[in-house]
Amino acid sequence: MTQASLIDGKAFSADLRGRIATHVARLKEEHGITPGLAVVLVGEDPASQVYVRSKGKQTVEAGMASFEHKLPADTSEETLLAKVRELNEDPAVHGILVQLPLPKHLDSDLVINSIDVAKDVDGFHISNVGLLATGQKSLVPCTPLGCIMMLKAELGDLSGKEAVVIGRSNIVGKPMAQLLLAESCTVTIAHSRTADLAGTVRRADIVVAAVGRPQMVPGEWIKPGATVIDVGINRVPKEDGEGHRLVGDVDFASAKEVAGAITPVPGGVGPMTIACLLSNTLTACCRANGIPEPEL
Ligand SMILES: Nc1nc(=O)c2c([nH]1)NC[C@@H]1CN(c3ccc(C(=O)N[C@@H](CCC(=O)O)C(=O)O)cc3)C=[N+]21
Repeated sequence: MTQASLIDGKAFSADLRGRIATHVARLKEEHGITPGLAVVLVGEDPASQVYVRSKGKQTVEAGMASFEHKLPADTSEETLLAKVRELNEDPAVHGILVQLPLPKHLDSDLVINSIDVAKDVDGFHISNVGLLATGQKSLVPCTPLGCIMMLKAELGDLSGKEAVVIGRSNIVGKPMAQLLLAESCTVTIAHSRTADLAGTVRRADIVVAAVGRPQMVPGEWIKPGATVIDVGINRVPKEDGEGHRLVGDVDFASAKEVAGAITPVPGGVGPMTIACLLSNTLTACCRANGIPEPEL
């Protein structure tokens, strides 16, 4: 049997970051403006720290300004809201990201909704969610945006395709479904209570797996030739007991025997998420300054 082609998110994102860097350089030259991204991290989750560091590095590599704000795990809601307010008012900051999940004593909805809508580069603010759902200009969540870019590069026109999104989170599943719908796919959102998950996934021309359960989608659920986007990034112990490795929500080994194309983990959706964060920051900066936004 022929093997699925690999959708190389690492190469795709490097390319996108290159185009972003070109536009950032032009913004500086022609307008004297440097796009700025502020990341707020509360607490010391090691995985979050790694991720925030790589975001900061890639932000600087694209020619943008990176502002990192690390607050202790016991930060009060009042202090965090004051920090967001300060960033909302800072003209050097065009994008604000508050790393999730927040410690349990903080109301993440309240915090996210206190971010200036125009600086909400995660696209999680209720106003951006509503704008996306009604087809108006918004800032689109980075992970779903990256998935759509890869799908369009792989398949071209998506209209009329059967798309199944597994997972109904606010950060991936729901916005992913909105974007697929906007591309005129027939969209199903499946989740833990879906009666016949295997049968539902088997109908799909496009499968987006975003549940956070290691290798839960086996190849036998995949329709031959389907395009599989694996959003999961799960750390599992290595077979030999030494350290850990990253696996997706899809069982890659069996799925690649059936799918037409598939994203790997790592090197698939993850790098695209960060590139889209930079893209959203550039977009927010252009909008804030009345400069036409680049087609990326
Ligand atoms: N407000 C907010 N916005 C986010 O976008 C957000 C967040 N909070 N909280 C945490 C999650 C996680 N996330 C990742 C993005 C890229 C990789 C990534 O690039 N992963 C590499 C592997 C990295 C490794 O080796 O650990 C890959 O898939 O190839 C991972 C994880 C964004 N998140």
